[in-house]
Amino acid sequence: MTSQTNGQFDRTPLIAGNWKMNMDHAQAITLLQKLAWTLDDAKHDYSRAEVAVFPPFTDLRSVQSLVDGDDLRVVYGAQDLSDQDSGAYTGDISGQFLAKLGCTYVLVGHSERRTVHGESDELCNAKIAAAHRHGLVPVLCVGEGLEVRQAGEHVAFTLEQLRGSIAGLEADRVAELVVAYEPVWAIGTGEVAGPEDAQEMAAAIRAELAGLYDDGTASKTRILYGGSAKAANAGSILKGKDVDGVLVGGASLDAEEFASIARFEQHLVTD
Ligand SMILES: O=C(CO)COP(=O)(O)O
Repeated sequence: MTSQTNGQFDRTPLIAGNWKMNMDHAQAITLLQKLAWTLDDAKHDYSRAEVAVFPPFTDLRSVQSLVDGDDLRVVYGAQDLSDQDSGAYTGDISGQFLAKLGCTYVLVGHSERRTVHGESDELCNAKIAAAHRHGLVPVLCVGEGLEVRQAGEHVAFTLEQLRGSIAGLEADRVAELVVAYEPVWAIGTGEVAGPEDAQEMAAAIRAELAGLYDDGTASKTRILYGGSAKAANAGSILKGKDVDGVLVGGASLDAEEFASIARFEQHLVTD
């Protein structure tokens, strides 16, 4: 993704919907059709905000057929991938299969993978490498739990996850990487980190990347916020100059609400 100037944005904003374990393949078609129609009706300019959905694995073939058949501009990705490419890994999904299904992106290290499935930074690092082997752009999720936040350790904790997950990555990979800051205490709880919290962490992530690489590389990486994002708060969240989009869970299951988030410029809060 090349960086471009979109009004106040230095990078093309990414509005991403993580459907989690919701929507079977038939429901996925209905939701995606409605999303595309709603965006079309609103004359959404995809060059001003890229729109991506992350359905369950079993929906991806149907999503691919719809996107290809109807020439949709919405892009899509998977919610996880294996760090291996093929072999005796029952239940796992290779990045190769995802690439063949037309995925652009893949989530890596979502907090539900880290907490429910015990995924480590080391494994995320290997999954990022696997994504790259198959031409997928990883969306690396990082973020702290409530206790860490209350102890005031959230920046240090999140940056450690970041460093561990991207260790050894080349600069051009970092430039195209998407990092999603998702404070665990704000996921699915209705608690939203304030716009200042989102900007604070996005700036810290960018500064960390600038230290590890250089400003030119760090200024290209897109950094998203996730955690109870919805149309009513997207405008203020996206006001942060280092915040380049949102990773939306629950609200992405409602086509009109998600389309409204994608059209966040209508709700941009200006001083
Ligand atoms: O985990 C999330 C997106 O990946 C956020 O989920 P909610 O928007 O439902 O809080």
